[in-house]
Amino acid sequence: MDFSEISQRGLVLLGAGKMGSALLQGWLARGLAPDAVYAVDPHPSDWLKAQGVQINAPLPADPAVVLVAVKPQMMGAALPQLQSYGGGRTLFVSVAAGTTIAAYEAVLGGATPIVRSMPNTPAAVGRGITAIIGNAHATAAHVDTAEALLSAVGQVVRLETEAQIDAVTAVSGSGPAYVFHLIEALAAAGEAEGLPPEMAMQLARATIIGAGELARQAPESAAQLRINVTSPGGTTAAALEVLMEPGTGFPPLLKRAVKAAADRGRALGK
Ligand SMILES: NC(=O)C1=CN([C@@H]2O[C@H](COP(=O)(O)OP(=O)(O)OC[C@H]3O[C@@H](n4cnc5c(N)ncnc54)[C@H](OP(=O)(O)O)[C@@H]3O)[C@@H](O)[C@H]2O)C=CC1
Ligand SMILES: O=C(O)[C@@H]1CCC=N1
Repeated sequence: MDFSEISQRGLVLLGAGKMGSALLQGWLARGLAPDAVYAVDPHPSDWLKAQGVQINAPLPADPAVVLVAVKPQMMGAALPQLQSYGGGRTLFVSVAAGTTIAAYEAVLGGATPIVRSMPNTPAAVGRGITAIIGNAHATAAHVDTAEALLSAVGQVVRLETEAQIDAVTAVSGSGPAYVFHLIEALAAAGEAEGLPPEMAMQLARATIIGAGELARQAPESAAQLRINVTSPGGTTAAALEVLMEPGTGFPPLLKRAVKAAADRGRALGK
C-alpha cells in the first residue's frame, strides 16, 4: 500500500489491545513509518512501547485515518475525545463489534466518512479475514484506504449492507474461538480414549492446523476433503454419523452458536 497520505497526516489508533496491536504490526511490516501512528491507550503494552509509535502524545490536527479498536462498552467514554475530527477530511475505520455506523454518526456527525469492519484474531499472524462496509460519506477512495489498511493482516471482503456484519461477526469474527474450542474438545476426547494429555493436545492442534492448511491449498471443496478422509464403513464414517446426526450434530449446534453470536451483535448495536 502507498502510505504517503497517512505518513504525512498521521493515523490515530484508538485502543491498542489485541486487535489494534495486530493491525499495527501489519502496517509496520508493510512499511508504515512508526512515527506516523498516534496510539491512544490507557495501559500501553511493552510490545507497543517498543514499536517507536507515538503513545498518548498530542494528536495531529488533521489525521488521514482514525482507527477505532476499543471494546464497544468503552466507546461512549473513548469516542467523544475524537469528535473534533468528525465531518472533516479524516476517515474513521471501526473494528468494533456491534457499534453501528449510525452510532458513530451520532457522535461524529453525519458528514463523516466511516468504514465499519469486522476482522478476526488470525490477523495477528497475517492470516485474518475482514469484512468492510462504508457509510454514505465514504468515497471509493476511503473504502480503498480502509481495505488497504486491513489487508495488511489478511484477506478483505466487501459487504453489500451493514446488516450483514452481524452474521460476519458470528462466523469469522468470533469463529477462531470456535476452532480453538474444537482443539480443546478434540484433545479432551483423545484423553478420554487413553492418550496422555500433552500428546492428545499435540495431535488435536496439529490436526486442525494441517486440515486448515489443506483446506487453504487444495482445489477441492470442504465436502470433498471430508469425503477423502472417509473410508466406507471405516472409523471416520463412525464419527461422522455422530457429528452429522440431525438435531444433535455439528450443523444444528453451530447454527445455534452462530445465531447466538449474531443476536448478541445486533443487541450490542441497539
Ligand atoms: N478480539 C477479537 O477477536 C476481535 C475484536 N474485535 C473488536 O475489536 C475491538 C477491540 O477488541 P480487543 O482488541 O479484543 O480488545 P482489547 O481489550 O484487547 O483492546 C482494547 C484496548 O482499548 C483500550 N482502551 C480502553 N479504554 C480506552 C480509551 N478510552 N481510549 C483508548 N483506548 C482504550 C484497552 O485498554 P485497557 O485494557 O487498559 O482498558 C485495550 O488496550 C472491540 O471493539 C472488538 O469488538 C473485532 C474482531 C475480533
Ligand atoms: O467477542 C467479541 O465481541 C469480539 C467480536 C468478534 C470477536 N470478538
